[in-house]
Amino acid sequence: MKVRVILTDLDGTLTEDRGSYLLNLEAIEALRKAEAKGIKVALVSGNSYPVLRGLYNYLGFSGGVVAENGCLVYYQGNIFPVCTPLPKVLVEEFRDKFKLKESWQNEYRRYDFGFTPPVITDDMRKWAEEKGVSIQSSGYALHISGRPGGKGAGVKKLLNVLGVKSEDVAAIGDSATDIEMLEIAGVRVAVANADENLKRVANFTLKLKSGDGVKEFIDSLTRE
Ligand SMILES: O=C(O)COP(=O)(O)O
Ligand SMILES: [Mg+2]
Repeated sequence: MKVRVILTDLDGTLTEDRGSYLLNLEAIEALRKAEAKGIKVALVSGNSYPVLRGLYNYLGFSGGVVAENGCLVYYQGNIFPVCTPLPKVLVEEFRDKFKLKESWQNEYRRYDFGFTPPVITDDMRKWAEEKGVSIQSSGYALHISGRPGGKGAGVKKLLNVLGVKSEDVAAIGDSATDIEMLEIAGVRVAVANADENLKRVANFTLKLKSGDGVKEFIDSLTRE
């Protein structure tokens, strides 16, 4: 099996540590090396499209972007919506009902919206069920979106657009919102400090945390 595409999460995976917003520059260097060897790198994250598209351009990756926690896919100039748009009134109702803080990125989103603190309560799940809304937490942020929601839906769309088989794809992440992405990929990688429930679906758990783990993985891949 030859890895042709690497799907990487951002927060907690390409950063110095979970909870950090500092990019691990050795991880970026390693991903650049993978791209130079013809392996396409895609960003798959709960962050908004403008944030991810900017990063994607400046990092020089070519595998595409899955933004808004799976609800928006970008590849070679084309944007593919994956989820039902959420009406602003519903976003505001959720925010006010559960007294949450909106992510600053919400004004740049259409399908999936971020809030803190990143804790899902039973009442929130009940509300989401009643409203037909998807709800997930990455540990960085709480996400509500139109259906289907989740990185799995976006990753399936991206792989279809790329025309690659899932067995030729590696996915690497740190949190529960990455489970769906790993379940699709042939090579399923968790960084050392990942959520336990992500490690359970991974077929490799790295020795090193977050971005250091990404470098460890890429080195193993490009050494072969
Ligand atoms: O936006 C978030 O919840 C965290 O983003 P991530 O998917 O890059 O970890
Ligand atoms: Mg993450």
